Amino acid sequence: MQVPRLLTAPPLPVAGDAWALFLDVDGTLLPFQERPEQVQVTPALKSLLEALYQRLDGALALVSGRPVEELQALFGDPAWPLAGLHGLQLKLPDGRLRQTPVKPESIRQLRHSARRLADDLPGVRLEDKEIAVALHCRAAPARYEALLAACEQAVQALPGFELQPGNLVVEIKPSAMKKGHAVQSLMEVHPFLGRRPVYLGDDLTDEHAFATVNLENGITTRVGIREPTLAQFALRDPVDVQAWLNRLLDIIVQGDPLYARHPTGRTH
Ligand SMILES: O=P(O)(O)OC[C@H]1O[C@H](O[C@H]2O[C@H](CO)[C@@H](O)[C@H](O)[C@H]2O)[C@H](O)[C@@H](O)[C@@H]1O
Repeated sequence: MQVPRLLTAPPLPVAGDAWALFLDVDGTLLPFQERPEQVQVTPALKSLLEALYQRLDGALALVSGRPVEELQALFGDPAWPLAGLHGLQLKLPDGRLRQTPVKPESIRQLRHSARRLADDLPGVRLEDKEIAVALHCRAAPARYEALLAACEQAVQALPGFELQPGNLVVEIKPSAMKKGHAVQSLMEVHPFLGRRPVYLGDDLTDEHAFATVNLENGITTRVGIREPTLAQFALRDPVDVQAWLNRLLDIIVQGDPLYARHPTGRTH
């Protein structure tokens, strides 16, 4: 049995630090809900992220398994860069959208295969994400092992695709991109370039980003208790994440008297 390591909360920046913040969405910023469409972004979270985005000079990005379009709808069409579908889609700081191309025939095969998997396993729900699929079993958690085995079998007949297991979900996605690649791409451009990457995430898909960020002398934080992990620090849940982000904002603001004039109206 894996013995959980005692990881402490991530540090906060000190004077002179220039951070770039990368945030996973489900399980990190937002608590899990029974169904993907039930999650909500509170006005407090939205304005906290907006204030951090401003104070970090734009070096804040969401890195999610959800499609970019869905992230835009959830967070109210933010200006922040967004990595969707585990990095297969990337909305860059200048607003351009980069998407990994997938042949229509491959997508047709993927959908056909995923539909059959969902039909064969009662309690499993299919989420169609156009070039990737997620097979959810939150309503029937006991089905997880059977679902994983069936997906492992199915993906063998889907060249160019790979499995991405997650929290009561198994996804099948083009193997071309992972979250760490998206982080790397953003770190190469302004305003991320030259900053220290700081990444918060909860799931297996975030481990790839943890590896990338660790190599860049960054700070990695696992949300929850999943083990093993490459993360250096931990926070308990999205409530703790939001509290930590608020402290981070306070620290950044205290070092910058101009913040008193910031449109969010907060004064420090
Ligand atoms: O990378 P993330 O932002 O963490 O996205 C991962 C997947 O999150 C969503 O599924 C998860 O959250 C749902 C809502 O709480 C929950 O019902 C489901 O059981 C979780 O697996 C989303 O639906 C997927 O498309 C994302 O890939």
